[in-house]
Amino acid sequence: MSSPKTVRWGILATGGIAKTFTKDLLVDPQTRGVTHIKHTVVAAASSSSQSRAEQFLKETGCPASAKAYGSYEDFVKDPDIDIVYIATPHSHHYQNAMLALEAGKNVLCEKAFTVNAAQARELANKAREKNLFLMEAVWTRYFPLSVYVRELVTSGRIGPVARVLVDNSIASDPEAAFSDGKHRLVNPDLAGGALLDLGIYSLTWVFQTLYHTQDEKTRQPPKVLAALKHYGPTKAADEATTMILTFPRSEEAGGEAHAVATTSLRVATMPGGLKDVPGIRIQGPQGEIQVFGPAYRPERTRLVLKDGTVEEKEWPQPGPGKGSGWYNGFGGGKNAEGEGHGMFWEADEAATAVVEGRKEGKYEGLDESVLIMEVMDEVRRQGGLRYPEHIETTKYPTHV
Ligand SMILES: NC(=O)C1=CN([C@@H]2O[C@H](COP(=O)(O)OP(=O)(O)OC[C@H]3O[C@@H](n4cnc5c(N)ncnc54)[C@H](OP(=O)(O)O)[C@@H]3O)[C@@H](O)[C@H]2O)C=CC1
Ligand SMILES: O=C1OC[C@@H](O)[C@H](O)[C@H]1O
Repeated sequence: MSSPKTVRWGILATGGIAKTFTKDLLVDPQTRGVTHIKHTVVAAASSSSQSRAEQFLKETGCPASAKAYGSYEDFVKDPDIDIVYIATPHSHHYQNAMLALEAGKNVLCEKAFTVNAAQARELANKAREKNLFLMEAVWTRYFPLSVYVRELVTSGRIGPVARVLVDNSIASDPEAAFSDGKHRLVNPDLAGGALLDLGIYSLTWVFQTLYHTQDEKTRQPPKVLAALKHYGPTKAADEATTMILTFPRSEEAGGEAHAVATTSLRVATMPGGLKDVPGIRIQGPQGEIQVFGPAYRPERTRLVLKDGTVEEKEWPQPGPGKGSGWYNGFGGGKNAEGEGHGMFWEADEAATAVVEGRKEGKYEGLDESVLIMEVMDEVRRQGGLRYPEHIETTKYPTHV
């Protein structure tokens, strides 16, 4: 057996998810049975100060040799970085990812990939032109639970998927939690709102069961009908969005399929933290797959078949032990004793691709990321939600 290849990461931004991701990245991959790669962090950058980057490296337990930068521009020039992880707000992904790609770096960029499809297309073109790896960091797609669900779908056990119902909603008491309107979840200057932050996961489940699993040559984009409620205090961000998607499919493949994808900052998928609510239901003529837990980090599945079969599975995240702290955009919590957060799966995929010379993620390629951005563009068009021009633009560089 050959020794594992070490992939050298640079972390761009030092906020909440950058910390969680970096801690997961530094968990020994062997704790999840991964032996062909290792991860290390060689640099981190903060747009506010070098000392903030230093603090970040210390807090997350990065090697003492990792370099701290007080500017993204200087950071992307670091020759020791193999791949950059971008963890800024949505509004900044386009500018930051373009900066890294222009500097010749491979990129893993947080969700939502960009503000709109035009920006996503430009990034995909740039990565292809420069022969670099680029992937949207939709971590959920890389969970073993998601792999299992997609395999169940393609196995045909529930028959051709006829309908998917997904909710990803967090009752966050928005006026209390984000009263000054500056938080990235409600701030239009940061492309805030439920759709781009949480609705992307509802769409992820719809796409990974009704689109990704279909024949690449014949699958077609869905038609979309949307209702979008603006968040009162800032007006220019959505508080709740509901989408009906119609996927055209040949009669042989099961005929037209429907999906309802919902998201809200005000009501909850799991009220009071109640765990026995399947926020995700994938339905076919022979039965359905139910998925429990938040749509972004589900923990349990149930397969229910027409013949009475019921198969339940738990999907705890492996390593690193001691209930490591995690963060979810609203504050955070603790993983169960012995669990990691689960962001290492997407990191493993990105690192593996870099080592193998692949340029896209295997469970969501760039065309699919662009298509999902197109769906969100259409939802925002129907709902009358447009962000400020300086963050919708494809002009690069632009000050954000
Ligand atoms: N996969 C997941 O589970 C999660 C993903 N996310 C995604 O990660 C991204 C970041 O979210 P999160 O970590 O919660 O955000 P935070 O606000 O906690 O952090 C964002 C960081 O971006 C940098 N930044 C650069 N410019 C700005 C700016 N103008 N305003 C604010 N921050 C700026 C800052 O770091 P610095 O000053 O050091 O450069 C800041 O700390 C979003 O795209 C979000 O959707 C968020 C939560 C969970
Ligand atoms: O990606 C995310 O997943 C967890 C949510 O709580 C967070 O707001 C979002 O950005």
